[in-house]
Amino acid sequence: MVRCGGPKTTQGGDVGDANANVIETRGLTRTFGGFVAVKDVDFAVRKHALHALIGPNGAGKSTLFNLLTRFLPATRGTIVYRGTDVTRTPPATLARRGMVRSFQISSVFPHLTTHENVRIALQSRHRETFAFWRADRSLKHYDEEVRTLLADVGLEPYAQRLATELPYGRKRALELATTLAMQPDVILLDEPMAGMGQEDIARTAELIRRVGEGRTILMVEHNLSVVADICDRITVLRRGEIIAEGSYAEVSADPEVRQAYIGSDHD
Ligand SMILES: Nc1ncnc2c1ncn2[C@@H]1O[C@H](COP(=O)(O)OP(=O)(O)OP(=O)(O)O)[C@@H](O)[C@H]1O
Repeated sequence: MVRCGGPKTTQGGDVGDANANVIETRGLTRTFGGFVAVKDVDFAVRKHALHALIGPNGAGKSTLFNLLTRFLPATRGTIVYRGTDVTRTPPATLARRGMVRSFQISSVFPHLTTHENVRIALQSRHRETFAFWRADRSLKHYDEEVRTLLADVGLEPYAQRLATELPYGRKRALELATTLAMQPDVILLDEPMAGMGQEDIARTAELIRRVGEGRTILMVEHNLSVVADICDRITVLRRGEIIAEGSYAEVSADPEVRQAYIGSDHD
């Protein structure tokens, strides 16, 4: 296995350090019955990285992602976020601490406008109840922040459109806006390019690159040309284990990685 320029261990380290690891795992393992989907993974995501998790089908990417976002309990091992053990912390608590999982389109309210969806995300951050019936004027103080967030993701022209009417790529931009409303330091993206055509892919890749400035992003992504374009660190999984880490150039030159992809349906 190659590990190129790997992040230094900073368990408990301070994220003020540019090289600090925001997320670290130790011996992270998940079994399903007798099957080991993620096996003894020691993994780190460096502050302000745009980090991709790749690997052939069935490598364990989604399982590792679900463990990190606490959607799935670990069988063994630990997950540390900003120096604190979060192995058993609920996803909502993690989100309030700045680690937010995005691109769950189901979390968008389809029959509300783009603007209303972002406003509700802001209300949620402020722990207000979703008072749809509240007088318009009491919700107006969110307007400026909503407009800023919509501008950040290029959705200003769609502000008054119902979410359900948005083209697919724009729905994902809306999801990203509702994520940004949580003021995340770390954004976790599950296959952000899935189901998109070329034009949406190019725009979404640029959007992710832009929102990643000053933030940390970890994404599972099948589209290797997007990964090559925007990610500065790549971890390759195979059969639940890390087989390589480094820049795209480094991991794509690794014989074990090339071997892992042979016979898979990836390009
Ligand atoms: N809930 C489950 N029950 C049983 N086996 C599971 C479960 N979830 C995942 N697995 C198995 O764990 C292995 C890893 O699956 P996972 O979905 O994490 O891989 P992946 O790398 O995300 O694959 P893909 O790229 O195809 O989405 C696979 O063999 C899968 O069949």
